[in-house]
Amino acid sequence: MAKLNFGGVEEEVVTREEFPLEKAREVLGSETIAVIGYGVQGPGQSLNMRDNGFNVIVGQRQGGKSWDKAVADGWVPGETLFEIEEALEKGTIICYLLSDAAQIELWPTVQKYLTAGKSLYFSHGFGITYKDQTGIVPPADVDVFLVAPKGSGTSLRRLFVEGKGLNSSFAVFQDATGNARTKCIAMGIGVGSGYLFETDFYREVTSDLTGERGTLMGAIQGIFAAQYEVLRSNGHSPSEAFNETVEELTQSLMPLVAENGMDWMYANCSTTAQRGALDWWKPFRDATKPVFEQLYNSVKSGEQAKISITRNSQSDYRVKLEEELAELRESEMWKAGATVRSLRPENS
Ligand SMILES: NC(=O)c1ccc[n+]([C@@H]2O[C@H](COP(=O)([O-])OP(=O)(O)OC[C@H]3O[C@@H](n4cnc5c(N)ncnc54)[C@H](O)[C@@H]3O)[C@@H](O)[C@H]2O)c1
Ligand SMILES: CC(C)(O)[C@@H](O)C(=O)O
Ligand SMILES: [Mg+2]
Ligand SMILES: [Mg+2]
Repeated sequence: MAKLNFGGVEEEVVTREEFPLEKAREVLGSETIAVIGYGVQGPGQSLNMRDNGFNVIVGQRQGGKSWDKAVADGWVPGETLFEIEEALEKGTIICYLLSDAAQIELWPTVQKYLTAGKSLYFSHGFGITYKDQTGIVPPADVDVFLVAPKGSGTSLRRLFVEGKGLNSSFAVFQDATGNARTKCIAMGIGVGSGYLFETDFYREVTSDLTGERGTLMGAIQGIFAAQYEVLRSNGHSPSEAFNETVEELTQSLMPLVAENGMDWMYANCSTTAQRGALDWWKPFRDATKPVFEQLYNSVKSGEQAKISITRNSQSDYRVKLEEELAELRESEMWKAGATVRSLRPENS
């Protein structure tokens, strides 16, 4: 572990320099890594591990879109692509990458194949933390750990192909073999992480559910919608409102934040903009902080898990989600966005 200073707080983290890919290959050399589920994380993690030289197979229900995608990605039926039960039987590290709701349904099947000495791998602390709601309680003689990439599986793959990496958290829930931690870190390196920071299953799930409902996905759409609506109701055109709310942020300013931090982005804007932003960020923080507190409490109490399980276990959950996504897509703001994207020089 490398000890680094994060804003005045010392943290021990794992870097790719101290735990190189060769070491990860050594640690996992005799393992058969079975990636169960080929949705979003499944493809990213399995392809990265395959390209990194690990022995990987995929388990997926035959006949659907995910199976066809796996075949298109080069997984070979009967050789590296199997029905879920066959992959569970062959795998020594079971990567449980079904949706969190589907993990509940398949758990009785997975359990049958978790023989002594195998490893159970997650990318979320959900199933284990909310065991009262999920029923996921692994047998005592298997290693249980997680690596949670901090981003979409789509980005995990894209960044890997570009020679970059997404940071991930890692956590060991159960160490039956005495080797769980090393295997966990090796998996983190294998899936293409940038650096790895340690957590536990509870903190992983509470931070992750907060982040995606908050600034990463929920809050950002909320704040976009609020500003767009105010601009439109004051007579600004869709072009003006969308560019001033979204396009400038994603195309110009966020890349600057990503590169060198918020103050540097500010410093690359006018002094007029800096004055205003420095005056207004605190009122925005103060206005939204109670909502973030409410959100965190709802996560902590298990309420958010309950909603997610109940809603995503319904037989028509995909149709319902798609209807709500369509509502976003069909809103004036995002329809305006589609036109704006089509006008980017690289798209015309
Ligand atoms: N989506 C992400 O980028 C992301 C990022 C970090 C962590 N995670 C975590 O990784 C795990 C996998 O998430 P995901 O978003 O890749 O999952 P997903 O929703 O894309 O689903 C994965 C697979 O589950 C299969 N599936 C769904 N219901 C099933 C059932 N009843 N029986 C068998 N198979 C079924 C689907 O065919 C699909 O291939 C979750 O724990 C999630 O929280 C996801
Ligand atoms: C990609 C996210 C939002 O970070 C992940 O947590 C998820 O659930 O998909
Ligand atoms: Mg999540
Ligand atoms: Mg996340």
